[in-house]
Amino acid sequence: MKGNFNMARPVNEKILEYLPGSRERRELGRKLNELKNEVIEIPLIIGGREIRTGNLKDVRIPHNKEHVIARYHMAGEEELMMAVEAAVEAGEKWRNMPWQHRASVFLKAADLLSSSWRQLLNASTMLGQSKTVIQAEIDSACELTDFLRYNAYFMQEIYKDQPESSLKEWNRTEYRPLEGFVLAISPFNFTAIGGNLSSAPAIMGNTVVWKPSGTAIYSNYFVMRLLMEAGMPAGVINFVPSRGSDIEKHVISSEHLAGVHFTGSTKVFNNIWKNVGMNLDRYRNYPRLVGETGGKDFIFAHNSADIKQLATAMVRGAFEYQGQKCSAASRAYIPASIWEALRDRMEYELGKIQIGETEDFDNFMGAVIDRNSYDNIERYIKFAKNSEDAEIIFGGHVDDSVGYFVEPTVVVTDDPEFKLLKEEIFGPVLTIYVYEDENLMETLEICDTTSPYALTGAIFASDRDVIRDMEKALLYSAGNFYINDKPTGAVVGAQPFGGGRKSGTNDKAGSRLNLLRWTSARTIKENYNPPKNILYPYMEEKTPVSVKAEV
Ligand SMILES: NC(=O)c1ccc[n+]([C@@H]2O[C@H](COP(=O)([O-])OP(=O)(O)OC[C@H]3O[C@@H](n4cnc5c(N)ncnc54)[C@H](O)[C@@H]3O)[C@@H](O)[C@H]2O)c1
Ligand SMILES: N[C@@H](CCC=O)C(=O)O
Repeated sequence: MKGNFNMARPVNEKILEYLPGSRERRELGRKLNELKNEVIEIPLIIGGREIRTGNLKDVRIPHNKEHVIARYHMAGEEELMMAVEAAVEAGEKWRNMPWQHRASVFLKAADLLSSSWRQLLNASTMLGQSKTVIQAEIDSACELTDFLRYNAYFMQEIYKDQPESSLKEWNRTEYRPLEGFVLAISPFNFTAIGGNLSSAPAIMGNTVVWKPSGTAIYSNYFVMRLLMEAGMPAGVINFVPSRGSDIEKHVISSEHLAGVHFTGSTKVFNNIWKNVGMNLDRYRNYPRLVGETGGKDFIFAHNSADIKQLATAMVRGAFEYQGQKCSAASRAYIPASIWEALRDRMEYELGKIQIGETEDFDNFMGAVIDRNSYDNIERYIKFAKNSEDAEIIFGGHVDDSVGYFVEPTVVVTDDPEFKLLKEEIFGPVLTIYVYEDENLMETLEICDTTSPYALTGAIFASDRDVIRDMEKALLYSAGNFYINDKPTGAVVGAQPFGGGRKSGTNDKAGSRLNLLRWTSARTIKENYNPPKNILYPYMEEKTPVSVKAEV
C-alpha cells in the first residue's frame, strides 16, 4: 500500500418502486419469463472450477411445485475435501492481497448488483424462494448490495483502529485473517444472508467453504456467479451444495477449520457447536463460532398505542414473506381495552391480502418454502384448531394442490403459556394473548420469560413513561428492539442485526462487530531505543559479580 486510502461511507441502496409502466418492472418481468422458460444446471464451484458430480436434485418453484427451474449437483465427501483444500490453498495469496484490492472486488460486485445484475437476483429469489417483488427487492437487491458496500467500509474503519504510540515506539495492530478457512452455512429465507455469510469473512481476507441451503440454491448460485464476475479470485469462496451430515463429517472435522459463520435454526447451530467441541483437539486455533438462529418475536402493545399503526405492523410484521423471517412477529400481547377496535382494524387490513404466485405483483404473499415447512405449519394450525385454549379468528386454511400455500392465520389464546406463544413456527401464524390493562408489568414479565429466544421485539405506546418502563422490562428479550415499528426489516448500517439467548451469538450482521470475528489481531511493538542495561534508573551502577571473579 502506498497511501492511506480512504473509502467514503456508503449510503443504503434505494428501494425501487416497481410502479406499473416503470423500467424496473418491465426488466423484472422479462427476467422472470426468461428464467421460467429454462432449466439450468448448477455445478459446484471449487477453486474457481465447475464440478459436476451427477448426484442431481431439482429446484422447484414453491408456489408452482411441479415447475422445475434448475437441477443442482450435490457435493459428497470427495468434493467437500477438495473445497477445503482449495480454500486452504487460496488462503496465502488472498490474505496477502492489499486490502483495497480485496475491497474493490466486493464493491464492484455491489455495483453490478445494483445495476445490470439486479433483476436476475430478484427474479431468481422470487421464483426459487417465492418472494414477492418488494420482498425480493429489499433482500436480494438492496440488503445484499448494502452488505457488500458497508462491510468493505467497516473493514477500513477496523483497520484504522490503532493503539497509542510515542516518539520512542510505534505500536501497531494488524488485523490478520484467521489461520485456516471459514465455513459459511446459510438458510433459505434471505438471499442476502447467503451472500453475507460467505463474503463477510472473505472481505476480511479469509477463504471460505460455502454450503448454501438446499432451498435457496438457485438465487445463491447467481450470487456466487456475481462475485466471480466482479473478479473474486479462484478458491476464495467455494460453493458446495451438500448434506448437513456430510458437512459435519468432512468439513467441521478438518484441522484447518478456523470459524463457522452460520444462520439458521437453533437446533442445527447447537449441533454444530457440539461437533466443533468434539473436534477441538484437531484444530490449531479455537474456531470462531458465529451463529444467528431462531426467534419467537413479539409485538407488545400498551393502551396508548395508535390502533391503525399497530394493526399495520402486526399484519406486515407477521405475514410478509409468509412469516418466514427470523424477525417475523409471531406473538402479540394486547390490552383488553383496545382489543375489539384492533381486531376490527386487523380484519380490515387482512381482507386486502391476496395470496398466489409471486410473478403476479398484486399478490401480497406467495407460498411457504417446501413440503416440510408446509406440513410443520399445518400441524401447528391443527393444534390450535383442536385446542380448548385457543380460537382461530382469521385464516387457518392451507392448500398444496399447486404450491405450498398457507393462509395468514391469527390465533387468540387465553393461556399465556400456550404452545404457539412459545415455539418457533416459521410460517404465517400470529398468536395473540389479550391481557387486562392493569396487568401491564406482569404481562411484560410473561413476554420476557415465555420463549427461549430473544431476537426481535416491538412495543407500541405513545405514553413516554410507559415506553421507558417497557424498554426496561424487556432489556434482554430482543437483540433488535423496535419502538412503534414492526419487528422486521432491519437495514444494514442502521439496525445491526442479531439476538441473544437461544437466538444466537448476537454478533450483529451488517456491522463491524461481525467483521471483528473474522480477524485475529496481532499487536506489533517497534522500539527505537531499547535499553542496554538491566538496572533501573534509581539503582547504582556496579560491576557484575561474575565478571569481577574472572577479572
Ligand atoms: N437470527 C437470524 O439472523 C436468522 C436469519 C435467518 C434465518 N434464521 C433462522 O433460520 C431458520 C430457517 O432457516 P432454515 O430452515 O434454512 O434453517 P436450517 O437450520 O434448517 O438450515 C440452515 C442451514 O443449515 C444446514 N444444515 C442442516 N443440518 C445441518 C447439519 N447437521 N450440519 C450442518 N449444516 C446443516 C441447512 O442445509 C442450511 O444450509 C429459522 O429458525 C430462522 O429463525 C435466523
Ligand atoms: N434482517 C431481517 C431478518 C433476517 C432473518 O430472516 C429483518 O430484520 O427482517
